[in-house]
Amino acid sequence: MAAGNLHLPVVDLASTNLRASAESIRKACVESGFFYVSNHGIDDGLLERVFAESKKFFELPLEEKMALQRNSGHRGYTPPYAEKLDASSKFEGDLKESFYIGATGNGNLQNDANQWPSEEQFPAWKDTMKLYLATALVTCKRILSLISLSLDLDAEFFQNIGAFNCPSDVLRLLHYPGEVNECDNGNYGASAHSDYGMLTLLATDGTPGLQICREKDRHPQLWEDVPHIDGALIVNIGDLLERWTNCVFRSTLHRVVAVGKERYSAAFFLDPNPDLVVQCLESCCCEAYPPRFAPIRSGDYLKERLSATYK
Ligand SMILES: O=C(O)CCC(=O)C(=O)O
Ligand SMILES: [Fe+2]
Repeated sequence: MAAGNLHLPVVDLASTNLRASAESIRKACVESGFFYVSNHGIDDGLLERVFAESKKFFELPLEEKMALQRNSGHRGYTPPYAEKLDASSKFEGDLKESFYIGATGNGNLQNDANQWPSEEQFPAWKDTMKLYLATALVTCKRILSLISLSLDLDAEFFQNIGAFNCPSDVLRLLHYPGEVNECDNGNYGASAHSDYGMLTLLATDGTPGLQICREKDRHPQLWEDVPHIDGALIVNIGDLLERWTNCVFRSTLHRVVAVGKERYSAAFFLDPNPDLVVQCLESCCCEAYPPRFAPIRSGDYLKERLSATYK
């Protein structure tokens, strides 16, 4: 069960006091790797349309959804049990079903793998998802410039090193079932994991279920609820940013528990250009605290993590 007393800050992205926002983000990233953003620039209407399209798709019969099953480029539909975010889980797989969409801007060839539901049945799907991807990218870039400031770097640091030059941004639409079979007692909507990349921007339909564990090596583990806040989105740091910051910023274990109620969410993952080498930032190491990780090409790291999820 969840306990604890989590106080995650809500960072107002419209605030002109960038220093205060950066300080608040730094504290959150050091303590938990999670925070909220308000005035994030994604309007309610667009979020509502994303959730409406998502719901309409997940309501299709399984055979129709399976026609768009996830391909080798990691785009498309994954049914319940297809993914196990916690490799040590004793269950066959997580309860959720998902749909992956990659950004298609800038002639980004790697995203040619996208699969789209039929335009006849889903006339608004493609435009809605593409607009959401583009808008979420803008929001994430704003957050990353505050993160750069919070690390005593130039606000344009990630832009300048080429992280946003054909970034690998992906939207994962998620649907968690309301009722679960008895054999799934104890199974999770999404089992415990940390996100692999740089930054995640998460929108939920308001249904609870998301929990974080700030000390993964502590026994017993303490899981704390991350409640929905109207008008705010959830942000969390991924493993690549943890590597970049030499674990000064935390990529925290999280999961989604079954709450007996259907749940929808949309997770936007921003990962850097696959050729970018992620290596410890100078401001995050010193003689007494040397780099913990070897430099790694972002694309290689993400490929390895993805393949472990689908073993
Ligand atoms: O649905 C959620 O609240 C969390 C989803 C998540 O952690 C993920 O997709 O990586
Ligand atoms: Fe996650």
